[in-house]
Amino acid sequence: MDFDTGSSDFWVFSTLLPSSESAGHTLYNASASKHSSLESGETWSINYGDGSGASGVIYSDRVVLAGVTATSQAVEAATSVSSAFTSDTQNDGLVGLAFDGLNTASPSKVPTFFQTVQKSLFEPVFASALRHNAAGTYDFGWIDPSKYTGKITYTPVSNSSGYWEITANGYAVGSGATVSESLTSIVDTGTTLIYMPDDLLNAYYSQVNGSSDSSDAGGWIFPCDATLPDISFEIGSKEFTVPGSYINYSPYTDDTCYGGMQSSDGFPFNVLGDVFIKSQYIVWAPTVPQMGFAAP
Ligand SMILES: O=C(Cc1ccccc1)Nn1cnc2ccccc21
Repeated sequence: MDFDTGSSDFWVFSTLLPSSESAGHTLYNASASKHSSLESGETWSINYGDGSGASGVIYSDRVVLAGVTATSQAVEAATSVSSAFTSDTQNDGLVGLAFDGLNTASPSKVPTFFQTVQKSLFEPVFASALRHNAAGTYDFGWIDPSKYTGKITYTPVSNSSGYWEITANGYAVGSGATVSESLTSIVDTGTTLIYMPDDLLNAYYSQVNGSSDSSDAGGWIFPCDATLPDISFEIGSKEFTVPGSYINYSPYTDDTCYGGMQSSDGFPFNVLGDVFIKSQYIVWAPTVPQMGFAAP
């Protein structure tokens, strides 16, 4: 399952899909499930920022995730998924971890998995410890002191959009001075890269010899052996740093690589995606709402 702080639908690949869309996936079969019952009349349909999407019907069923049991969870069973999901055989569904506002169930919204289980947790929080080029973990209901160093810095969250939205006060490229700029950003595990305004990107990639904003590549590329500066974001009164190596996202041609930080131009907000999230231990506290950041 793809744990996704950028959406609020808990949905799964199901036996209701045509085999052309479900090939290679493990399927939820409600009719074979002991505790399932159809939520008659309820449907869902979601579109994500990259144009992918899915839709279907809704059952309630007993769900166990990470050892946490939801005795009656709204399970959104897909009857249709876009090709991006079909080809992503690493995932058989999404666990939406954002706020109510983004849930697409109709005519009545349904709770996310976390909303269903949060009252049963020791603390109403979850935490992400994702890692660069290594398996990561999520903690539900507690904060694991073995996963971070120093103090956790908390910052307020605006959840009116349904996203985990924070405002960074500025940024610094490498060891350079902090540039004050209000960066309204969603913190989104469902988005792979960091998306920031063009002025920040120009300040960053101007420090990378041979970099260019390529229309062919659809963004900033650079020689794969380039030295990439760190990028720090000022959240609250502290700097949170993404190591430069994380910005070397993927090969584009034999010797050029595609940047892990690209333009948010045209987006409704900036996005601190997985490239950022992997550099921190993050506590997600929806009842406040606030988020906490600490170095891993
Ligand atoms: O859709 C978004 C956020 C977004 C990014 C850019 C513009 C508007 C909105 N993230 N996301 C959350 N879950 C996802 C699943 C697939 C793709 C993107 C996903």
